[in-house]
Amino acid sequence: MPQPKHRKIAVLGYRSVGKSSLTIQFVEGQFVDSYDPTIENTFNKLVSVNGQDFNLQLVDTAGQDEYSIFPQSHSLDIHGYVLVYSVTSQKSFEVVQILHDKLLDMVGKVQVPTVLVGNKKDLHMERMIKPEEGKKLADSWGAAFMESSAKENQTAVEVFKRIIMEMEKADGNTQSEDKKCAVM
Ligand SMILES: Nc1nc2c(ncn2[C@@H]2O[C@H](COP(=O)(O)OP(=O)(O)OP(=O)(O)O)[C@@H](O)[C@H]2O)c(=O)[nH]1
Repeated sequence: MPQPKHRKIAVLGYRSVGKSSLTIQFVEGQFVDSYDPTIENTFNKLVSVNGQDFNLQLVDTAGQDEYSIFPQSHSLDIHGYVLVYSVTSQKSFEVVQILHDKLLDMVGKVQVPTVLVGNKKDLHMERMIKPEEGKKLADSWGAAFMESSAKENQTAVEVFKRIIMEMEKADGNTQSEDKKCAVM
């Protein structure tokens, strides 16, 4: 059995887009309805993907806006990024693009393992951003894209499964399409 791989993932995005809710849904399997702005929280979870164990350290960051100074700690020893906007908020979609630019500047690379997530997809009546817009943005970054709802455990799990796959890809460990990824 291979040794677990330690991977540190930062969850970034505008305020109130559901960064904590997605992280808690993944780690604890529950949806938190109340809104408690995050300063910064770290969660640990051991997951197994295709027979490889991953010791994940998830950094749930404080919501940022276009004026926030991008903390240097968000670029140090981070292996992958989950960039979250809310499909109900145009502002959060604009901010996620600014955050991505700041992130690349800070890490000094043209590409880092990233999943762009359009959260709150369950709020159909309030939707402002179409899935195609998110997909187009993620494609322009060379990142993965998906929509999620922190109310559904399955989509929260999928978010973190996708970032593991992006990190593995960056490490040269590509997965053939026919071999489906399973998170235990
Ligand atoms: N309907 C719905 N509500 C959500 C979803 N995700 C989060 N929420 C709600 O949105 C609010 C903000 O969620 P948080 O997870 O605290 O957002 P955050 O991005 O961590 O916020 P900051 O810590 O301020 O950056 C809470 O009331 C959540 O219950 C979702 O997928 N669907």
